[in-house]
Amino acid sequence: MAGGAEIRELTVDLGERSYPILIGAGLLKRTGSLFAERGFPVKSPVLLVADSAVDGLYAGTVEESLKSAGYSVARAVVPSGEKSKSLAAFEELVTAALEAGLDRRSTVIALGGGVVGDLAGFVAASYMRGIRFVQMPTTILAHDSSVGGKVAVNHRLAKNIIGAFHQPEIVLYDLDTLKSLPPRDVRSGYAEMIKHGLIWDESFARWCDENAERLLALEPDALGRGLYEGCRVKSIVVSRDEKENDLRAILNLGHTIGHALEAVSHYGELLHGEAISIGMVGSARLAAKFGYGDELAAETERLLRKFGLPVRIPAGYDTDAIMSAMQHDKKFKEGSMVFVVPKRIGEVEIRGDVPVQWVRDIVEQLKEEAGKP
Ligand SMILES: O=C(O)C(=O)C[C@@H](O)[C@H](O)[C@H](O)COP(=O)(O)O
Repeated sequence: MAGGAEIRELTVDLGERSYPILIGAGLLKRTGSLFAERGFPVKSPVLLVADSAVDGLYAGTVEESLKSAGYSVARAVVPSGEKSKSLAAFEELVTAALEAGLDRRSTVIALGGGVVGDLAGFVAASYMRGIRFVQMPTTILAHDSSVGGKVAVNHRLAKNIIGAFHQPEIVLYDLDTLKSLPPRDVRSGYAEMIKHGLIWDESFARWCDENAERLLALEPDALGRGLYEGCRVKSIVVSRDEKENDLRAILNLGHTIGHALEAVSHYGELLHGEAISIGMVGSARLAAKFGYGDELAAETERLLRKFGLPVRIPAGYDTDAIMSAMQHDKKFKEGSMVFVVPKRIGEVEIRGDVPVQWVRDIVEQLKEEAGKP
């Protein structure tokens, strides 16, 4: 189970906005002293936003630690699930911030998975035109979303369409919080970890493959190393292209189809990592059409299956609706679909010349093959 004394540390290198990522057990208890060390003003209230799944488990520890360091803390709870990434939830949190008297030197903390991180981060980015923000991820999936400063809420028609870039001051990844993750969320989280290997680091992808059982069992050393390596890839990419002018788009492997599946299912049925897993299979099949061979698609699929991730589009998804959702995505530019296409394990390219018919054919295939062995 998660635990162990080692604290792994990385830096997201963004000049004067650089920040550390700390990964290890027991970090929540250190929140107050870490805030004080970094000079977070004691007189400005902190808003601690927690996912309802973890509020009762961990928010008390964070609050206590902050209070013993002299901070005043207001708490807000957000229902678990992607549906909370909404303008309505955003407004409720702004109300909570106003009622708690947050000022321009205050901090918003996101305690939970990607949903809380994106939502609370967007509140921090907008409240009084931007205040401090701290990420405390409690899921494996959030090793991706907690790093890099993309914060957003969803629109009915498209995911993450109302948002900003707002970097956290620090990412505190307490491995003890992963003990409470349901198995389906554990599996879903590994989709983003595998993605980091597939886009950037072949040896990390192979390591994930070889250590699948240890990772799925949340064996502490494997988990700590996997999260560290995933965050490392993310940090390198974000440090080189913070605002997604070019390179950062590679982090979107699997997200063109994945976001469309999430939008079509009204952000309810598929977990984010599950949708991205299916999307990565779709991208690997596109790679075959671009001449990179069928092997890559088979290899990608085998690896995702090994982690118990879905690789087909479930029954009931309408192809026209999926295709239409893709056209509302940020990756649809100047009338063309933009896809991250793998060239080999560990290397991808960004292609703006993907024929719509190829994508439609792959979506159809992934639907037809559902239920087949
Ligand atoms: O950080 C990024 O950049 C990513 O693309 C990481 C993605 O895994 C993540 O889901 C991101 O929020 C999607 O970004 P979007 O710009 O396509 O909404």
